[in-house]
Amino acid sequence: MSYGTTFPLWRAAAGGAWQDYTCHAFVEGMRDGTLPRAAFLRYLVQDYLFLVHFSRAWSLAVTKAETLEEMRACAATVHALLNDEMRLHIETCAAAGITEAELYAAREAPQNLAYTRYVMDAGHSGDFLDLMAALAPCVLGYGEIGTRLAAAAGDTAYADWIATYAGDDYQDTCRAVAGLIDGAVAYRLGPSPTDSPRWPRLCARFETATRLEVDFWGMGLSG
Ligand SMILES: Cc1ncc(CO)c(N)n1
Repeated sequence: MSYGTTFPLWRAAAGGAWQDYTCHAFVEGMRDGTLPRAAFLRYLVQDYLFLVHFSRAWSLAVTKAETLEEMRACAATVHALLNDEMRLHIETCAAAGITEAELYAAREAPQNLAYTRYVMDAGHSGDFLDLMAALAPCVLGYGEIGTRLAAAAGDTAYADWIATYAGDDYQDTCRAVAGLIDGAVAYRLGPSPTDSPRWPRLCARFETATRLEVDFWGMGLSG
């Protein structure tokens, strides 16, 4: 799974943190079906709240964009998060007796607060690229995990989750976001972005967001 040209460079720069994120025990538990249901539901309730704030961060990207094409791509991502991806959370929780009002009113876990507000702050304190570097691990990491699990899943109760992230809608979003990031990098940093003085800081933002993803899975496992 490559998703453009910038993402593979950021992923490589994140080193072992990327593996810790995408092959986390929580992920492996969804793959082979051994993840306890209580851990999954705890994660899913928090992830609903995550998506609320993640949608706000992508909305901030609309305001930070510098071209109409960027605005359209970010607005489309907001739409996909609020109207496609969240359906998984609402329907799965409804089947477990948790209403959407209860989801919205749930208390945010510290790991959730840390991650979503870190991403928002990347956008508030930086420019469009700072925000993209903080958003990329979430979108593209789940794209990678979904694709791998769809090919390697055992007998698991988490097939709906896997199908959501391996499915065409989500994978289309991943490809669009990868293209958005590649275009944004070229537009702002020119033809050799890795030589830009900004490059190491963008890589660091990506790695920090990746580590916050690891903590998010950990929150699901241990409460
Ligand atoms: C924590 C987290 N990261 C990434 C995604 C993908 O959007 C998600 N739903 N939740």
